[in-house]
Amino acid sequence: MSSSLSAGAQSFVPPSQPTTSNNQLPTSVQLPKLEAVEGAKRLAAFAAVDKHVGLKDKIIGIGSGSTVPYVVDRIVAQGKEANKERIFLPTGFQSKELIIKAGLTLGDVDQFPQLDVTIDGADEVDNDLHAIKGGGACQLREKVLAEAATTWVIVADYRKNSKVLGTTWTQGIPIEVVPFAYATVLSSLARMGSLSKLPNGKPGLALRMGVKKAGPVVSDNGNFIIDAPFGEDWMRKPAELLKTIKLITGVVEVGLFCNMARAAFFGNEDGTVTVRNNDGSTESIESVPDVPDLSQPGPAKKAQLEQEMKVSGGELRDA
Ligand SMILES: O=C(CO)[C@H](O)[C@H](O)COP(=O)(O)O
Repeated sequence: MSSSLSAGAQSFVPPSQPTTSNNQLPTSVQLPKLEAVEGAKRLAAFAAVDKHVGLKDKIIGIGSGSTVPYVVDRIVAQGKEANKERIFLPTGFQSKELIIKAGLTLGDVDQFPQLDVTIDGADEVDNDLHAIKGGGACQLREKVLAEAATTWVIVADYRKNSKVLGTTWTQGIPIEVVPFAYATVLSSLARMGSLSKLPNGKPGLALRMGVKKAGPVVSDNGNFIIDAPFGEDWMRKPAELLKTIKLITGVVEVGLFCNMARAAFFGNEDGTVTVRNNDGSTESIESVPDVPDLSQPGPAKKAQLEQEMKVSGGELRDA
């Protein structure tokens, strides 16, 4: 879920950043100016890597979304020596590309079922570090790599920092389902009380449809995605909601990540980072060191922006 970056396009000349043999940067390209929300994502990602990706961490999970390219950029900035013996596991097609283009070593969870740390984005995080994920339809692999990691860390911008889930992410809980069973799962979710209409009048419970593709979104695992909004009574007990949905036959995975995060890092508009830990403590990082000018995305983020612009013909997808 990236923010709209279509405004403020400017000529961008890459700084003297390291490139890899398979990530050649052109000398000058048109890229949009990074907005405040992008700056916040980057601060969260950088601070999380600084704190949770140490030299001893060798098997590292890379999540999905528009925040994780900044994670990859910060990891690459740790240097060739730090990354020499590391293996990086992706949560989907997008992060696989990120890893390869950054010149990092790609592995998969069947070879490395125990990870040291996984860093991933989120659509919303509540007071107890329960999260909604799956805005990019990657929640199955994301949960496997979260569960298999000694440490799972969330990186997000300030908009995702909520008291109760469903406050800002109103479109519903992303649920991956076997295609054959989508209609029966929809019926079961409706019986559970999933809202057919959102409070703002927009459609609620629905099969997620493709954009520039006729028919439903198909996940990296060949499954469909249902978005199921629930009222506050359910959203205040996400662990119970997760268990109840997971028991519906045909459901593969639910985009509710409960009691999994070690910490969540939220970048703020004022340049600080709020860290919420699973022991209930909160920290504020006033200034993240070595952050280049906002108009200078690192190689991984830049590659993703270029890819998105190519796909959308210049308009980046909205959050
Ligand atoms: O769960 C996800 C994809 O399935 C993403 O991590 C989530 O949508 C957050 O993405 P972004 O960093 O673009 O806001």
